[in-house]
Amino acid sequence: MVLPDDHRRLYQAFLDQGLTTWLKDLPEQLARGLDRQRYGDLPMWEKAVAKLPPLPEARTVELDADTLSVTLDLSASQRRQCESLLKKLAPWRKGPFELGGVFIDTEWRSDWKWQRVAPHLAPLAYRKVLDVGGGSGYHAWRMAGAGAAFVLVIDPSPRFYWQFQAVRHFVGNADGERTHFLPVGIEDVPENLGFFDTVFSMGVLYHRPSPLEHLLQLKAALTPGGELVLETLVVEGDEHTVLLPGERYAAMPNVYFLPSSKALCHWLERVGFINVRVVDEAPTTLDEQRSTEWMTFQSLADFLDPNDSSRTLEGYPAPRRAVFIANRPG
Ligand SMILES: Nc1ncnc2c1ncn2[C@@H]1O[C@H](C[S@+](CC[C@H]([NH3+])C(=O)[O-])CC(=O)[O-])[C@@H](O)[C@H]1O
Repeated sequence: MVLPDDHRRLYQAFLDQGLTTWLKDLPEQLARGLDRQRYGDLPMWEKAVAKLPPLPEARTVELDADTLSVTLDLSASQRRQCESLLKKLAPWRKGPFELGGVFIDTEWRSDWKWQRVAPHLAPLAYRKVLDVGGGSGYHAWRMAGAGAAFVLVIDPSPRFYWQFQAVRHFVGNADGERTHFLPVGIEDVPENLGFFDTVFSMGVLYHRPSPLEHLLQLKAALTPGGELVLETLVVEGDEHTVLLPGERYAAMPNVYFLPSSKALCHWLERVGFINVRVVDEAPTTLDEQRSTEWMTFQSLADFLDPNDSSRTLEGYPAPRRAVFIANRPG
């Protein structure tokens, strides 16, 4: 069997990291995560990435910048070809990227989230990092740009897998070798892994029907003493305040628990984290999440009450997000 390059790199990275218990699950996890029967558009995404032109070795890669950029000498027709292939992977939600002169203006200014998170992190240099629900991989590249030794994104969306592979094609081997994407969910991480120095879970907790179980899974993936970085939707209130919305919250299905930041600190302590702290809390602005040429569907402005932007369409408090840092005891 001939393995595609992206799979081979993933296997090799797991071997190099000594992740041998997980390695044996990879063939089944990759087959399931990229199952053409389940995801009808998958062959189109795969083809779009395969058709990206081979790129010259000479390139300038800036991973540690708000717009993740790869500067290359491309002809105007190559640039147009890249733009139309990258558009086939739309909607692009997490970014921004500038790849070979093509600016991908994503729905989210993910750089703003990174600016809120980054100053509070234990330095990422030489760390092994897991980004749970990492979307297109934008934040993972920022983590690699901050010097992490090994960054693994897990996200069950095959579209985001192919967006990641498209960006990886531009980033190239020299800067790309430390960052990987496995198309699975947190529930597919082997139990009691105890491996990662830093685990990020950003924008995922409110999608989990059992939030304490999610926190326990994150803790189990961390090495003793490792750092959890948790970002999620919160509401205002005391340590007993939690909102469980109805079928939809800001038009999103599958939204479960929105605690106050005090309540979430309490949950983190109850499941055994230490050094729990809130490092940022702020409402999400209409400039941070909006429709663009690369995400043409409705966005936050359409999901708020047109007469009162402090409320969602359903009458709940408008999105407000907080960042938490905590440690697994050593
Ligand atoms: N079971 C699961 N396990 C892991 N990931 C999941 C699961 N279910 C859904 N996801 C993934 O979790 C991500 C949530 S977005 C956050 C992106 C980034 N982190 C950000 O902070 O901008 C939400 C937001 O827009 O904030 C999506 O990419 C899902 O595919």
